[in-house]
Amino acid sequence: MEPIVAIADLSKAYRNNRGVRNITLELRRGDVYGLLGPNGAGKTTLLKLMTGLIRPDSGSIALFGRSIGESFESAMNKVGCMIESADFYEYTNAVDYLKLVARFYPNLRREAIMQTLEQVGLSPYAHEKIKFFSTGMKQKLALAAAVLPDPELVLLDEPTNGLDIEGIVLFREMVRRLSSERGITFLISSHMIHELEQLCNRIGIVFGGELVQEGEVADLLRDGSTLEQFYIRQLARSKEAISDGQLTSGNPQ
Ligand SMILES: Nc1ncnc2c1ncn2[C@@H]1O[C@H](COP(=O)(O)OP(=O)(O)OP(=O)(O)O)[C@@H](O)[C@H]1O
Repeated sequence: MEPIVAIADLSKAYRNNRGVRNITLELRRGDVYGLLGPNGAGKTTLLKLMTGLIRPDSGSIALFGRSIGESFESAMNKVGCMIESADFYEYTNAVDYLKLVARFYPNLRREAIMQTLEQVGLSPYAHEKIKFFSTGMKQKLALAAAVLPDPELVLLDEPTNGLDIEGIVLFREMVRRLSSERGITFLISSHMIHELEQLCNRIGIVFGGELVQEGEVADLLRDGSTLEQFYIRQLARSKEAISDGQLTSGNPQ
């Protein structure tokens, strides 16, 4: 089966020489893939590259078999994303904001907006101006916008940042439901390691701009470690590899 995401040898260096290097990664349909890594490791950069927000120096990215360099629109057609904090038209309300998003998707069902607001726990505030939303409420709205168009692939950067406990539980339930009922593929970058352990079937660890470890969670944790223990061990190994000169960290960690 053709991978939903196929990234090959992807590199991007910012002017300060940080970024990502030689990333090769495939996601299969139905994967819930967790991207872990310390601050500044390169996770957001990878997601920005995948959505065409920045261009790679080298390497390739194909979504649904379409190169985002060559056929951007058809590659992005079935993708929902939430990358860094969303900018809203603060004077609109939540429903009107989602209506704006919906204009790009002519086939969207009319009920989808209220249903999605319900799913993220925002329906009581549907007609309230975004200007008066808290950080977590804005995060929920950004999440609603990402899943509204019924995408087949959803890319989420720190989706639970600023969410309250109920919001985190709703988020987890939403990902599980969309994944099991509709087979939606997720790539989720997060520092919430316990969340990722519960949600993901596969994880990748980015360190110093490189994907230093990745695989099925069940295989990686076969020795009974928690994902947190595994992650901390892997970071220590990567740091050692840098001091031994086996790994050259592009990004300071
Ligand atoms: N526009 C930019 N110009 C220069 N350097 C940048 C730029 N954006 C990111 N970087 C650098 O690239 C590296 C990777 O940043 P990135 O935002 O991808 O990390 P991250 O893994 O998402 O971090 P965090 O967990 O803190 O969100 C960092 O060292 C960062 O300082």
